[in-house]
Amino acid sequence: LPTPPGPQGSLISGVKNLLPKTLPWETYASWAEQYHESIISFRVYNRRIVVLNDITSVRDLLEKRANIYSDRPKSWMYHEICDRKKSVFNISSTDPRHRQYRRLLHTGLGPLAVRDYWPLIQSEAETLLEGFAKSPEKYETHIRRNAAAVIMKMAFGYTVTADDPLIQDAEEASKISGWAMAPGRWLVDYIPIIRFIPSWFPGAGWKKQGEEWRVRLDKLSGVPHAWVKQQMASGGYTESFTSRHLQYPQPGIIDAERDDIVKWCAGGLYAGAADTTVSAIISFVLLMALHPEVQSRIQAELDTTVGRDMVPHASDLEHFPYLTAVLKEVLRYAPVANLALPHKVIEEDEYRGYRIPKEATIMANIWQVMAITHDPSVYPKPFTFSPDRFLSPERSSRSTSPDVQPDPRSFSFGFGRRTCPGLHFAETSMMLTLACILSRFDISLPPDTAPPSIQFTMGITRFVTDHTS
Ligand code: HEM
Repeated sequence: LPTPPGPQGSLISGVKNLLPKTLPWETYASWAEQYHESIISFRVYNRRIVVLNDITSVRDLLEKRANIYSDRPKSWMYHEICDRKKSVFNISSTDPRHRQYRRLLHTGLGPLAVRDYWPLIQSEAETLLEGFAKSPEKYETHIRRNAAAVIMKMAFGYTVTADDPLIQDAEEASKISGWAMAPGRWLVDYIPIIRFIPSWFPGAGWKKQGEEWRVRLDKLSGVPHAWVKQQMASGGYTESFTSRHLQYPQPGIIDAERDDIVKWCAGGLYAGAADTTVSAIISFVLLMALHPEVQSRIQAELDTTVGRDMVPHASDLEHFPYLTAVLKEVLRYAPVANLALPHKVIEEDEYRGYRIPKEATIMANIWQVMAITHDPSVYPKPFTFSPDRFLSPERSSRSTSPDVQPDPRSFSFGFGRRTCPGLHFAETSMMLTLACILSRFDISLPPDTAPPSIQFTMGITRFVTDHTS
């Protein structure tokens, strides 16, 4: 069987030189249009990459055949030379640790466990409101601080300060990881045999760089874990994901394997949570400035349910159907991760008459017009921001959409055995934060400002930007 259609490129490097540096999802969607097929594929050196541009193929492969489609593509530079193959994001689905990580993350971040974190989310939301009151123009800084504070408290019981050293470490680690995983940057990712070249060999500067990054990343990821253990040993510590799981099965006894598993899982939380929730909350703030009518409806819902001048509580969240619809629409309209994260298939497979080769990288194009969240056949008027599309007619007499449209949370958070384990935590913390913000503030454009046009930044996590600022 043929592989799915797509550009051929050159004999050796395939389409490497055709790969866009910006907006790759747009290029993938335009290739889908050009080849009249929503599943396309191309080659970069020896790697086959398959892009799924429609919701059915994403569900059929990444969800229904998750047993073979949940691995991660290998980055030799990052996984081997920097030694990050055990991180939650990178661990192979065939490694027994993957299951152990998922189980631990599910226990520690599932709907029941999230209730334990309500007070900390609540108290950080109130700190955010104080920040907004003092310096509303720095709203973005306050939102970033809030996300970092919530996750560091949740993962490690650690309270962040201004210019916090642990946050600086985490940011440095995420920058290094971005460089080391940059697609197409390292030849070793395509010709893995060169990984055996010694770092002193002329021209092997990349290897020396990778080895330096390995030492640095190892140090950076060990700091918060060591801090929790030190606090636990001293007796005065704040309960956290790490402390809870280190106590299992018996307080005080920490077996080395368990210790390592907890370290990697907690280490993944900052990476998973910090930028993603910030992206969604910033999108929300800008969209509220552009849609005052939506904002007033949320405030009316808060007033009716919680009462005027009262700060909402996590237990109120289930009574906010309109705010829930708004959050769904924010995730659809401004998806946090346009291409989610790449998966890898571990066996050769066949789909719609095509051969999907073993080890192919599989990407879900979550965003583009041809694709999921902006597909007009799935979401009528996809470029209109309209939370009503998620309200059933009986819930809202003002609903204009004939049917409730698919919940974007089913693809915003990824797929199969790699689905975001932080989904429940993210939802609770975002909902509560948004409710608290609108219970105290009106969001508007500065007076006499023309509405900005909406643009998005690049990268794995996207941010909506107001480019007039
Ligand atoms: C708006 C908020 C968030 C969004 C949109 C989001 C989205 C995603 C996506 C798309 C993936 C990749 C899934 C895949 O490969 O199929 C992912 C993975 C992950 N997320 Fe989230 N996430 C969010 C918040 C969080 C939070 C709050 C946490 C932690 C508390 C978290 C922890 C993780 C982890 C650990 C993974 C790696 C899972 C794995 O590779 O097995 N995320 N997330």
